[in-house]
Amino acid sequence: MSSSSVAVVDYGMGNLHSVASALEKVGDGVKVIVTDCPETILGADRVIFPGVGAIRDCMAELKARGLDEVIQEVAAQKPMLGICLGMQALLESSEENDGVECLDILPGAVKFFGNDLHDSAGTRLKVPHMGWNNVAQTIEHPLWAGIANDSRFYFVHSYYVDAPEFVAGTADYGVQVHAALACENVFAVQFHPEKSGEAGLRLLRNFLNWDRPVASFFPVTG
Ligand SMILES: NC(=O)CC[C@H](N)C(=O)O
Repeated sequence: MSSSSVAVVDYGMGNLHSVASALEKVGDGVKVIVTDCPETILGADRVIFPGVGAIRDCMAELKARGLDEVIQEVAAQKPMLGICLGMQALLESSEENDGVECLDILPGAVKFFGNDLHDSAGTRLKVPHMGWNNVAQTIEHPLWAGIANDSRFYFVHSYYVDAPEFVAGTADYGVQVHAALACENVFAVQFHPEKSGEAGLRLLRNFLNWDRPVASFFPVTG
């Protein structure tokens, strides 16, 4: 692993420093490159697609840099981890900013929690969903290795992923949040592994150790 590289996609949408320093902490010699250069991203062994902010800005910044197509290519070629807004951008569309078309790499939509959210006991829940929440692992996956089921991860979001398939983890927050998705080379998480203590660092380490999966490892539906 020592000679491998990971590109952290820099498109002007935040939280790159904390992601990069967490990767350096667990990476054991992995070269961490924060970049917006398409050739560098396409040349890296694996790619992290992070993001904080609003989806309309996110899509505009990606397109302005030609990175929308780069992310599509990466998704087809090598291990990629989407984080928070980066995860949301992989879906078909988001309700944020009056509706935005996203990259359509994974099936599903990003929906608003709403202004009248309650847990099963009727207690009102604040939006954004901000803080620690348990994530139930719904499939076995190399990125969950060594992480106990129902471990807590740190979330900050007002919109949540609702996907028809490829769900790898769920969290409850008034609705069922699809907190992790997995499809072939792509793994995506709504929470912030770089802010989620040991479990989050373990997920990042697992990502850096994750070999390209064989195509048949996960079901691909047409
Ligand atoms: N923390 C964030 O950047 C949140 C991303 C997205 N705007 C949401 O609210 O779900």
